[in-house]
Amino acid sequence: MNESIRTPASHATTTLAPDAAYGTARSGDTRAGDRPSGGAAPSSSPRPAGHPPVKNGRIGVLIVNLGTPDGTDADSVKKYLKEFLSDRRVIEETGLIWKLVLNGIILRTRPAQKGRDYEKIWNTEKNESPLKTITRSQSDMLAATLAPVDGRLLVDWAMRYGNPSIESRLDALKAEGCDRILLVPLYPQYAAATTATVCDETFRALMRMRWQPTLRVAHPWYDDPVYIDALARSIEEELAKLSFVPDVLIASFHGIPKEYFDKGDPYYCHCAKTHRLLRERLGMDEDRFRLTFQSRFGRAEWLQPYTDMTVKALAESGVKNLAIVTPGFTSDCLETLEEIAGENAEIFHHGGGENFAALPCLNDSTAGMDVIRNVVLRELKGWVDG
Ligand SMILES: C=CC1=C(C)c2cc3[nH]c(cc4nc(cc5[nH]c(cc1n2)c(C)c5CCC(=O)O)C(CCC(=O)O)=C4C)c(C)c3C=C
Ligand SMILES: [Fe+2]
Ligand SMILES: [Fe+2]
Repeated sequence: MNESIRTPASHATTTLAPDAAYGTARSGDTRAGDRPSGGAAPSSSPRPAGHPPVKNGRIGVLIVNLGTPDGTDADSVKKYLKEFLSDRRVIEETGLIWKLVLNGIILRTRPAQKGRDYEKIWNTEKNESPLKTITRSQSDMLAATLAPVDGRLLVDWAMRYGNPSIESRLDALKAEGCDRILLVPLYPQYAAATTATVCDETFRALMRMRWQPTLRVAHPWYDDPVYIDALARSIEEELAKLSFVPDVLIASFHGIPKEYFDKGDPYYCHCAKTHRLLRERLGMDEDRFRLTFQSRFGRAEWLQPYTDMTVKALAESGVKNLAIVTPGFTSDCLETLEEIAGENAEIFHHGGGENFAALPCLNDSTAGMDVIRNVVLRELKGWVDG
C-alpha cells in the first residue's frame, strides 16, 4: 500500500472471489465475475479459471488541493506554472497571443522570481512547500478521525497540478479496493478555476478506466455553520493572542477575473456569503470587517475591491492596526504566507500603518479538521452511516 493512504490497520481489504462464470453470476454479486472464463467454474472453486483476484468493497476519500512546485528552483516552478497556466479553466483565453505571452514572457521571467518567493516560505525540514505539508497532515488526521466510523474508509490526498497527481492517487485507491470514491476539492467556495478543474482532471483519469469507481463530489461549504463557526472561533483565538486590537479586519479571498463572474461563476457570491455570515457571527459592521480579493494576475480587471489597494488606502487614511484573515484557503500557502504576511504587511507599514497581523488559515487545527470531517461525513451519507 502506498504510504500516503491511511487506513485502520486492523481492516483487511475484501477480496472478491466471484463464484460464477460469465452470465451466471448470482443476483447481488458484483460484476467482477463477468469476465468470460472459457467454461463454467468448478463448483469447488469460487473463482473461474484465469480470473484475477479483485479487491473491492472499500470507500475512498480523496482530498485535493491546488498544487505547488516540487522545488524552489526555476525549473521546478516553471514546470508547475506551465501546467497550471495551460489549464483552460484557469486561463480561459487560449489564443495564439496568450500562448506567446505565456511561453515568451511569463515562463521566462516568473519562475525565478516566484522561486525566490517560495524560498521564503519553504518547509526546509521536509523540502516541500507548506501547502503540501499541511494537505498531507489533513489527510492523515482525517484518516485517524474516520477510522472508528467505518473500517472500509481509506483517505488519500492529491494535487491538481504537480505531485501527487489525481490520477496516481485514484489508481492507488482503486488498487486498494475502493469501488466508491468521494472527491473533496479543498475549496470552501466553488470556482470553475479550482473546483471544476479538479472534477475535469478526475473524470479524465476515469475515462481511462474500464471499471470506474462510483464517484461523489463534495458540495462547497461556504455557508456551512460548522465552517463559519470554526472560522469565527479561530479568528477570536488568534486576535486574543495579538498585542494590539485591529481597527479593521479584512477577509481576503483569492480573486478571479471579473469576466468569469460576468459569465456566471458563483465564486464571488460564495465569498460574499462566507464574509457576511462570518461578519454577523463576529458581530462586526462592514467598515470594521471588509471583503477583498487578492492575487491579481495579468492586466484584466479581477474581482474588487483588491486587497493590496485596500490595505494601502486604509494605511493612508490613518488606520494603524490591521489584521487579515484568508477564509478561502484551506491551508496556508504562498498566497497567504508570502503575499499577505509579506507583501501586504510591507504595503501597510509603508503607508503609515503600525501593527499588522496575518491570521493563520484553519489548516490542520482542531477547528479546521472539524470542518473537513463534517463535510466528508455529510457527503458520505448513504455509503457510510456513522
Ligand atoms: C492566472 C489565473 C489564476 C486564477 C484564475 C487563480 C484562481 C485561484 N487560485 C486559487 C488558489 C491558489 N492559487 C495559488 C497560486 C497561484 N495562482 C495563480 C493564478 C491563478 N489563480 C498563480 C500563477 C499562482 C502561483 C504563484 C504565482 O505565480 O503567482 C495558490 C498557492 C499555491 C502554493 O504553492 O502555495 C493557491 C492556494 C484559488 C482559490 C483560485 C480561485 C478561486
Ligand atoms: Fe491562484
Ligand atoms: Fe449572486
